[in-house]
Amino acid sequence: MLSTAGALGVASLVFVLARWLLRRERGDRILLADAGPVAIPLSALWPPKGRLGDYWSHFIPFDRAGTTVVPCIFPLTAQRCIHVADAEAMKTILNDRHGFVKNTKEYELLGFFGANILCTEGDEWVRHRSIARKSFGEKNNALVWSETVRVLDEWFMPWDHAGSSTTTNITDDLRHITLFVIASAGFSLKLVRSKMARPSAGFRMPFGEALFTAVHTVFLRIATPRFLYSLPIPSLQRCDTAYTELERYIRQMIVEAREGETGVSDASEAADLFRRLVDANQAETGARLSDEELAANIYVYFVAGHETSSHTLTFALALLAIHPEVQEKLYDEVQRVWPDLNSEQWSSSTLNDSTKLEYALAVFRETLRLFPAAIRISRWATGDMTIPCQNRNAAGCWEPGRVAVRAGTSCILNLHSVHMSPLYWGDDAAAFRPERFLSEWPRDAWVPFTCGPHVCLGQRFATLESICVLARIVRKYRLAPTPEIAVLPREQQWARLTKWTVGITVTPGPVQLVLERRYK
Ligand code: HEM
Repeated sequence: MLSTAGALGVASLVFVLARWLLRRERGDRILLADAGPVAIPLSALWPPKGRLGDYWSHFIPFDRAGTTVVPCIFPLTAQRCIHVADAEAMKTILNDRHGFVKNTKEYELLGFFGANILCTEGDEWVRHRSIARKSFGEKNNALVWSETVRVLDEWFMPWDHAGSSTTTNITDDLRHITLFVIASAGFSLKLVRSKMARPSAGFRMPFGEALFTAVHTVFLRIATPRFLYSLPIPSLQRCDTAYTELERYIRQMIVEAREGETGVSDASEAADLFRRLVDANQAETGARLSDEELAANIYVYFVAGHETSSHTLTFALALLAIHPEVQEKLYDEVQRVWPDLNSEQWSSSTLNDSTKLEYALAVFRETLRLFPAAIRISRWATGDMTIPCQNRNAAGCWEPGRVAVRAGTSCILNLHSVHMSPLYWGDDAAAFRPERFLSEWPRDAWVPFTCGPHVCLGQRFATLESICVLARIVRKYRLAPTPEIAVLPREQQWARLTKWTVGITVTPGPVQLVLERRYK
């Protein structure tokens, strides 16, 4: 007798086969046009060992398939899709806003507070983007730099008094540091380490705590049905309070800013993302954002702007600890920029210093190449078209081709696979070598912020914040793995310190590092 699971399995197999055959009947299949149909070995779609997700985030399946665009069918839905690990194809797709649209369903988890720039498409997205982009600009960049300097100085303080070396969980440190920076450069809110003040009058949780809890319980929030929040389960009640209070805080701030109650007391307030967003919305003559939409965008700035930077920096510091020769090179650079830690130049560093930190920028870019916050994103093809690809010919050489994409195909853009491709980055694509960014490098094959009309609005924000953090930490401390990891070969240190899982973004595990003070 067939079990229920077996019967369901057979039924879905029949369903998938039927849809597949029907599509073949209609000639509705994906062909690699110039090269003629390329026979892709089915075995290339599955990893010889290990997890399917890990396998598709590298270039290996594309190499085994002999093409940079691999057509697939999702097994359960029989949905047509293509896996893309081709820089030119990605550029084509990401630049064609009407031909390839975002699947907004994938961003629903960021839509708790309403429609926002990340979870909309079409005209609605244009409205969000045109107002949101005005909040990012040089004034805000200067604020990002000065606030990162301030937050780091406060964060270092206990370490400075803790003896010549400290062992710390940098994953956790960076979560706080980046949250404090976005709170400050985003809202002119000066959060401090020691549990950030009491709740404001009429609120049940301080703003900082509500924000921190909401950002870090986002999956719990999605996974838990609403009725469970009425049960006496402390973790759920805390998550519920955080979301409710955060929304109330943001709404109140918008109302106050609109009514001019808070006033703009200093230049930094005028430059923060929130004030610039509200002002841009007020000034807009066309369709404005509602209060709900403003609040939803603010929430996105927090989530998009906090997790991504904090995780990237954790990987960067771990990589520097594993590669002391890279760290020393970075130290040489920052020592030249800030020779004296007692000088005004160090304590009041300005955005101008960022232009002198070329190697720090290369370290940041190389980290994002190896650990992009989003390993893949997707788009839907709205019509039939062709896109570029590369295919391996009978002589084993890669040559340009084109692939036909039918309307309704889901295009999975494997950002990480492009970053790991030897076609662009050479045979040492898997190695940490920031020097590759110091001379000519394949710009189209570096897409951690994507490109085209949906390109990340916070790219400059994140870049400035990150090089400031890297440079200033390395100026003061020598980073090293903890003794039990330091004795392992480099590959094992790498495996232990850069382990990741996929959350909202690529998420590192808890990384402990030893920080040895470089100054007396
Ligand atoms: C290392 C840091 C960051 C990385 C790797 C990153 C990556 C990305 C990526 C890949 C997208 C495109 C998503 C898609 O099209 O599906 C995106 C969009 C976006 N990011 Fe970032 N991001 C970072 C930091 C930030 C920061 C600091 C902010 C704001 C303060 C921010 C705000 C946004 C916004 C508003 C969008 C939506 C753009 C649109 O759809 O028009 N990001 N980011």
